[in-house]
Amino acid sequence: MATSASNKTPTSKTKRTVVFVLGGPGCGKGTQCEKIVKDFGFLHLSAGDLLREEVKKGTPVGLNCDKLMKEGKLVPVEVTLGLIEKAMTASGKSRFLIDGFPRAIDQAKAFEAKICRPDKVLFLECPKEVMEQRLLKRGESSGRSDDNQATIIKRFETFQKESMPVIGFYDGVDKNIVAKVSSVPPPNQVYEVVVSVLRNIPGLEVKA
Ligand SMILES: Nc1ncnc2c1ncn2[C@@H]1O[C@H](COP(=O)(O)OP(=O)(O)O)[C@@H](O)[C@H]1O
Ligand SMILES: O=c1ccn([C@@H]2O[C@H](COP(=O)(O)OP(=O)(O)O)[C@@H](O)[C@H]2O)c(=O)[nH]1
Repeated sequence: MATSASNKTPTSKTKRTVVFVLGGPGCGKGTQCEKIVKDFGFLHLSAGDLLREEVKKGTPVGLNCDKLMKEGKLVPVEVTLGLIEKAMTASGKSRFLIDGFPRAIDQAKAFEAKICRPDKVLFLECPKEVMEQRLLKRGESSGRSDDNQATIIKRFETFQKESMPVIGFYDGVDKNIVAKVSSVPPPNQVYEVVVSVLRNIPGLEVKA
C-alpha cells in the first residue's frame, strides 16, 4: 500500500507537469517564472538559485559550485539534478517550472532517465547584446559573483557551446515540445505570449 510520503514523490501516479524555462544568461527566465507562478499552480525551481543556496552552506560541494559558477562553467549534472530531484520530492507538488536546467544535452538525458520527459520547453530568445546589458544592470544590485563583465563573457560561451544544442535535442525528440518566445519586449508583453504557450499544455488551467 502506498504511504502518504510515497504519494508525494515525483514517481507517484499523480500526473506531473514539467516545464523547462531555458534561454541565455539574463534573458529573463526568472522574471517570467515569477509571473507564471502567480497565475498557474507551479512550483518554481531555479537551478541557479538551488546552487547558490548550496554555495552559502559552504560545503565542499558548494565551494566547487562557487568556483565553477565564477568561471561561467557548468556544475556537474549529478549535483544539479540531485538538488532538483530533492526539491521536487520534498514539495509534494505536481507542477514544476524548472528554470535554467538542463544546460547541456547530457543533462537533458539524465533528467529524462531519472525523472521524466518535460511537457514543454519554453525557450526565451534574446540577442546577446540585450542580455549583456541586462546582466550588467542586474549586477549593480544582485550581489552575484558572476554578474560581471569577465564572467558574463564566459557564460555566453558556455551557453552557445553547451546549452543551445539542448533546443535542437528536444526538437528532435518531439517537434511540438519546444516553444520559442522572444524576451526582448517588456516583461508583460513577453508574458502574454508565454501564457498562450502554457494554455496549450493539456490539463493546465489558469488560476486568475
Ligand atoms: N523583458 C524584459 N525587459 C527588460 N528587462 C528585463 C526583461 N526581463 C528581465 N529583465 C531584467 O533583466 C535582468 C535579468 O532577468 P532575469 O529574469 O533575472 O534573467 P535570467 O533568470 O534569465 O538570468 C533582470 O534585472 C530583469 O529585471
Ligand atoms: O543547471 C544549471 C544551472 C546553473 N548553473 C550554474 O549557475 C550559473 C548561473 O545560472 P542561473 O540560471 O542562475 O543564471 P543565468 O546565467 O541564466 O542568468 C551558470 O552560469 C552555471 O555556472 C549550472 O551549472 N547548471
